Amino acid sequence: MEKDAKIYVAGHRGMVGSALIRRLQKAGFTNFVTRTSNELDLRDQAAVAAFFTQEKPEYVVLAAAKVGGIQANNTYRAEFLYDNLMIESNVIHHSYLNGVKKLLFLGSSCIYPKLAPQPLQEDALLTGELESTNEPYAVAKIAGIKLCDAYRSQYGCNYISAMPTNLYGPHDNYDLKNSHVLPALLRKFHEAKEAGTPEVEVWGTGTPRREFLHVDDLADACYWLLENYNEPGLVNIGTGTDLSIRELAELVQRTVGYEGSIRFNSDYPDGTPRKLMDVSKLAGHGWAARIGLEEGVRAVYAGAFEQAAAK
Ligand SMILES: NC(=O)C1=CN([C@@H]2O[C@H](COP(=O)(O)OP(=O)(O)OC[C@H]3O[C@@H](n4cnc5c(N)ncnc54)[C@H](OP(=O)(O)O)[C@@H]3O)[C@@H](O)[C@H]2O)C=CC1
Ligand SMILES: C[C@H]1O[C@H](OP(=O)(O)OP(=O)(O)OC[C@H]2O[C@@H](n3cnc4c(=O)[nH]c(N)nc43)[C@H](O)[C@@H]2O)[C@@H](O)[C@@H](O)C1=O
Repeated sequence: MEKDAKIYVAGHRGMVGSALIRRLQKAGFTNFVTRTSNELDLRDQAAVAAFFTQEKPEYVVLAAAKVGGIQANNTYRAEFLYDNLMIESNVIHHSYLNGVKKLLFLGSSCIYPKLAPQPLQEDALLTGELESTNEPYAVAKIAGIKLCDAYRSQYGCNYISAMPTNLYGPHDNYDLKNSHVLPALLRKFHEAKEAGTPEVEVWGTGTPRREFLHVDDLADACYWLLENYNEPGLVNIGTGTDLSIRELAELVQRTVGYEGSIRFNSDYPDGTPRKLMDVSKLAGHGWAARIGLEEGVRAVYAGAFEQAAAK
């Protein structure tokens, strides 16, 4: 990409979009187009059409989406399907109509079947039943991948799809009901320590396994893809290692310095038993994650809670 290329980062205030902007700025890019969801609702086809005609971005990163943890996905099922289908359809179609040179679509590891062989290889897509708690979101994300591939094969558009594993980092969502597990646990353990509460409730059985990637590593991989990767289909982005939710809770407990106990509440769903990414495709190109989980969680905790408390 030319250093003065006009790049539209959809979702620039989110955890992923903001990390992408930081990474692109570090590489010397300056010409960004951004809109908040209040300024441009990407579900609105007429508004998206007007925006693309006016701004004519050369590159598009689609990091705007309705996003949330297991409970949000399971509760707001219609919104996760409708919003994401509309956002993807509008942004991808109007990128095509306006001659965007390259588009990067962000999916998620939840597109793979619930019981797919581990680690999850890219060709496991559409080989089995999805996990029910996030089926609407997964169906929308699969549609996004297929849109990119269909616009490539019919119109020759260079649209690529990246599938990140579970992410964490600056600008994460800390809402206790709607967030993902890692920010939720950081907040729960932090508040329990501050209040002297004797135990912290962790959802589910603690046995599901998850892989966590720092969003700065994700942004680095996305930048590499934008510069170097022009293939149909999908590319996994992860660390290639996972841990159980129990082990994650213990890691957060240590990081926060909480001395009470952990209680698992199996009234909450576990979701997918395991979703470890096979990262050999990107590794084959020499890309690997750099930020270890302990180190990443320590940095995020310091940024989100300790510094906030010191203010
Ligand atoms: N977080 C994770 O663990 C993972 C995320 N991903 C993917 O990465 C991408 C980004 O996720 P993440 O950064 O975590 O999510 P965030 O919730 O942090 O950010 C999402 C962004 O999308 C924008 N947005 C949502 N709805 C609309 C809309 N109707 N119109 C315009 N903009 C909208 C929001 O804009 P505004 O702030 O202006 O309201 C927000 O900035 C998503 O595609 C997600 O599926 C994939 C795997 C894991
Ligand atoms: C990124 C990915 O994120 C979602 O999938 P998920 O990985 O299941 O999401 P999660 O982070 O919310 O939970 C991971 C595990 O952790 C357990 N868990 C314990 N205690 C808390 C807790 O306090 N909050 C949450 N949210 N989970 C908890 C929880 O029960 C589950 O077993 C998809 O819907 C989809 O959106 C997607 O793509």
